[in-house]
Amino acid sequence: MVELMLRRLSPSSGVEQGGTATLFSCSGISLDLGGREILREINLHVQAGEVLGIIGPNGAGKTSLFEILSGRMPPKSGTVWFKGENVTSLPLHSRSRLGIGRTFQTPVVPDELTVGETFKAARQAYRPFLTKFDAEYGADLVGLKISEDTPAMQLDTFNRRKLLLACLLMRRPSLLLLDEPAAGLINSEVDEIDKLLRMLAKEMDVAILIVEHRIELLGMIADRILVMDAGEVISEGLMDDVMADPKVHAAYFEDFSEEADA
Ligand SMILES: Nc1ncnc2c1ncn2[C@@H]1O[C@H](COP(=O)(O)OP(=O)(O)OP(=O)(O)O)[C@@H](O)[C@H]1O
Repeated sequence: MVELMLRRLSPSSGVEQGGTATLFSCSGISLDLGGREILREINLHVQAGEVLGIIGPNGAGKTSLFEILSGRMPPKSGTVWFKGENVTSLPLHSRSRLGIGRTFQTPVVPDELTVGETFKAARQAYRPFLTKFDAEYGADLVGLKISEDTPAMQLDTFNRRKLLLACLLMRRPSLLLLDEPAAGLINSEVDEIDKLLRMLAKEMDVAILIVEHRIELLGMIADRILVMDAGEVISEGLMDDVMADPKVHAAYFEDFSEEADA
C-alpha cells in the first residue's frame, strides 16, 4: 500500500509535476538494438492539452522512442506512465484501449479496403465496437470528405493521413503520439494539420507528442520542445530557447557538415 502511494506521488509517476497534473510521462528510458545503444535515460512528460514537440537530427532516436512510448517495443530499462499507472509492460493494443493513439511516418492504408471498409475495420478492431456515428465524428473532426466507396489505396498522402487520424480520433484518445504528421504534405495541407492539432489540444484537451522536422509547424503548435541527439535529450524548453542552445546548434551543425563531407 505504502509502495503504491509512493508510486502515485512520485514525480516520475506523472501524477503531479511542477504543480500541474501530468497525463503521460516516461523516466529513464534506455534501448539497445543490434548491440548498439539507441536511447539513453530519456525522461519526458506532457499534460492534458499540451503539445510537446520532439526534434533532432536523423537517427537521433525519435521514432525508436515512439516505439517504446506506444508499446510496440519494450525498453531495456525505464518506465512509462499514463494517468498515474505504470503501462511499461502493456502492448500497443492495450495502450490504445486506455486512450493512447499513435500515427506513423508513412501513412499506410489497407490494400484491399475502401474508405468505408477501413472505418468499419477500425470500429471493430477491439471492444468496445464503435458505431457509424463514431466514424462520422472522426471524419468530421479531420475534415475527410471522400466517398465511402473510394479504395483507400487511391487516396493521396493528405487524405491517407486524415483517414488514419480519423480512425484514431473516433476512439476519443486523450494522448496522441504523432510521428511526422506533415511529411509529404504541401503548405496549405500543413496549415490544415496545424489548425486541427491546435483544436484537438486547446479545445478538446488532448495531449500531443509530435515528432516533426518542420520547425515552422512546431513553432506554431508546440508549447515546449525537446531536442534529441544520438539517443539522448540534449535540450528542452521553449522553441526560441532550444534553438539558441549551443548544444542544439552543434548537433545540427555537426550532422550537416558530416553530410557535406560524405
Ligand atoms: N531495428 C533496428 N536495429 C538496429 N538499429 C536500429 C533499428 N531501428 C533503428 N535503428 C537505429 O537506431 C537509431 C535511431 O533511429 P530512429 O529511426 O529512432 O531515429 P529518428 O530520430 O527517428 O530518425 P529520422 O529522423 O531519420 O526518422 C539509428 O541509428 C537507426 O539506424
